[in-house]
Amino acid sequence: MSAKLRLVIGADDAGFDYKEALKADLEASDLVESVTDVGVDATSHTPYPSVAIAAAELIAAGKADRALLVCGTGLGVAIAANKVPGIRAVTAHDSYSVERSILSNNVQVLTFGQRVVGLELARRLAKEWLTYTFDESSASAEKVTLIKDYEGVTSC
Ligand SMILES: O=C(CO)[C@H](O)COP(=O)(O)O
Repeated sequence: MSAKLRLVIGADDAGFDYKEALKADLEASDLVESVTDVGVDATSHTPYPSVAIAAAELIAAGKADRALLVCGTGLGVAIAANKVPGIRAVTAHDSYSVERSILSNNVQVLTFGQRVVGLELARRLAKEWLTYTFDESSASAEKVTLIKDYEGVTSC
């Protein structure tokens, strides 16, 4: 079995409610070692790019394995996280895409849109996401390497 995951969770105001619900689920999972919350909290109003970049930087620094980020659509946090060198982030609201985001793309960051996907589906997708592990010997690995090579970052 793979090592337990060190997770980061974050959201802007528009994703706060889902973040809280997903955080509770993740903290209760046997597959999770830790969950670091980079905000927002109930009183802060940090814009989505700042939250996403803080989360992605923890992964790029090797302090966490994956992040789950929520904003209104999931799109802004994905765009911002992708600006951190070495980070691959996608928005996915269906089971197959969540699976392939790990098995094909080896993303470290999954994002949801609180205004787009129902809470129970988001909770189910997050639970499924934890179960997947990228296979470095798979045919997908050399494709991900092409992305890394273009970026010139090998550590993530
Ligand atoms: O969904 C968002 C960004 O993709 C964010 O929660 C809201 O952004 P806004 O429409 O610019 O307020």
